Amino acid sequence: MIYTLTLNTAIDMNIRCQGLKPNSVNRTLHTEYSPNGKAVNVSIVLHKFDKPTCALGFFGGFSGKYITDELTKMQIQTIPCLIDDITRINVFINDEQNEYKLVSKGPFIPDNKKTEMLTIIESLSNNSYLVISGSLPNNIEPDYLASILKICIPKNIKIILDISHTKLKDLLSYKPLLIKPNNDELKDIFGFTTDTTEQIITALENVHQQGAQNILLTMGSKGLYFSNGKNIWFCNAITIKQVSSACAGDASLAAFLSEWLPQQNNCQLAMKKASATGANVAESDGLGLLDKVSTYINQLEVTQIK
Ligand SMILES: O=P(O)(O)OC[C@H]1O[C@](O)(CO)[C@@H](O)[C@@H]1O
Repeated sequence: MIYTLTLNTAIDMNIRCQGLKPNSVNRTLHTEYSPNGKAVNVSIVLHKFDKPTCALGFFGGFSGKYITDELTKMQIQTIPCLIDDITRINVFINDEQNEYKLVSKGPFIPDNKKTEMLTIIESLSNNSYLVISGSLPNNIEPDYLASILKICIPKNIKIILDISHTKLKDLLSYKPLLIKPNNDELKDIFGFTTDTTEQIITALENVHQQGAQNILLTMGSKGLYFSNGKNIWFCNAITIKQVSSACAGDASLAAFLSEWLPQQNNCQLAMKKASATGANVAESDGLGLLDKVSTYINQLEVTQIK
């Protein structure tokens, strides 16, 4: 079972309009709502690829209910921790030239609910996987992530991390099975630039030394890298007309896990599926239909660079 944990769930509201002018009424062309939050997306995509998954998270108010209702409609198992404050709504505006991403801080999580979530994590099956993705909502301090990992280690729940908080660096001492930074996070959190292959190899080797067992480095239209601590592979990207980059990284991670787990082999197919899925998601609002993944997989190439 692959559990996913979204501490800061969200509804995504994707708006398309023709130009966005200040101080005037901008009539929109198209609006789409989707149940969201980074690890919620991972569960949705895992489910689309027929992998057993269960979504954990804090959910509150009408927006939290919308997300749990939508997950139930998709027949995705959820373990919600219900809060009083309202789950955030993030707004993504495409004005046909640029994409504007308005991402909110998130609701207040009271202390008793933080404890309730830790109890939920204690109840998860041993020898499973937990994907933790996304930002921290109001009143959740970065050390909370370490409390979660401390519960998982004795239960042999293997951890996959996709977080952009600088705390990621400290969490590497818990030896997560996989981390999925993008090139910006590699720079902001670890201080590495990724302009050349040599720089990328150096960065990945260093992050392994700090404790990450495996690294999936996503670089959007520049492709992605996977490193298992011994070898490094590169997979190119499909050229697409981008509508929204939101959710592409989450979907890539889920696609990768759907092939790579549980044996942790066949990383080349997993990388192609990750790259194909990310591209297909980026050419639609939200996650889209994922209907071009197989076609794209056949157009991609993986090369070993170390
Ligand atoms: O948890 P974060 O980092 O605030 O990001 C949340 C946002 O990330 C996305 O899942 C895209 O990865 C959005 O669709 C979502 O609203």
